[in-house]
Amino acid sequence: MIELQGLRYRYAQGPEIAFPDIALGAAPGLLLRGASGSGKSTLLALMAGLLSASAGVVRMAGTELGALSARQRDAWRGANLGFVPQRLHLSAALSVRDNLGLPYLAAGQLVDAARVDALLTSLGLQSLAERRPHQLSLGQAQRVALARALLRRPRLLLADEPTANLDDENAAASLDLLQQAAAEQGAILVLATHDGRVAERLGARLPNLVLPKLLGAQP
Ligand SMILES: Nc1ncnc2c1ncn2[C@@H]1O[C@H](COP(=O)(O)OP(=O)(O)OP(=O)(O)O)[C@@H](O)[C@H]1O
Repeated sequence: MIELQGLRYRYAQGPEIAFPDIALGAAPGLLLRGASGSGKSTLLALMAGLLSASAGVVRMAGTELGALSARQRDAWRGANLGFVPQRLHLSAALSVRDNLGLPYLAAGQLVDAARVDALLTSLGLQSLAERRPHQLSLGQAQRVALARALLRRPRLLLADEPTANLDDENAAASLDLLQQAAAEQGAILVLATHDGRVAERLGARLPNLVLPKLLGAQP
């Protein structure tokens, strides 16, 4: 389902990062670990087809991303990927409900109001639907970002540091929710983190890929 082979990425004004090879078959997902600056966000962006590798292969759910044109990669992403970014990027001017309508509008589709409502309910957000993002706690805002990622029933759910800035209780709830949502939707979960609490909670349930420290990188 997820395969990395000889994968490298070079930043124009930065380091070249070489990633370990992996080949995961039917695993429910992957826990991507490593120190700050080791390349976790870069690897997530490569797995999402947001960056192009300088060498090697990324194969996600059967598709080799390097073989796709930029336009095909955009289409692949829209059809297969849900992304919960480190910075949530909710629109401050819109209610929670309207934020969840945006991905449909961006794709030139009618908003699937029933799907939006179902996700609001399953993530415990129904009573917050008319609020604006600044009226939410961080944990609630993360749930909105998770709902947005799940809207189009992705086969792959990628999350970047989903427990950053959350206290222990909210971090545990957020991880359980991600795992449960991925399982319910039949999505592969890839979670990048340097938070020891995540390794403690999910380390035994998902295969771990630990990225080595970059040679020459500043601590
Ligand atoms: N746009 C960029 N230009 C140059 N170098 C970059 C750029 N983005 C990241 N880097 C460098 O690439 C390396 C990997 O960064 P990345 O953000 O992938 O690490 P990370 O493991 O996700 O870190 P963190 O846990 O702190 O988010 C770091 O050394 C970083 O300084």
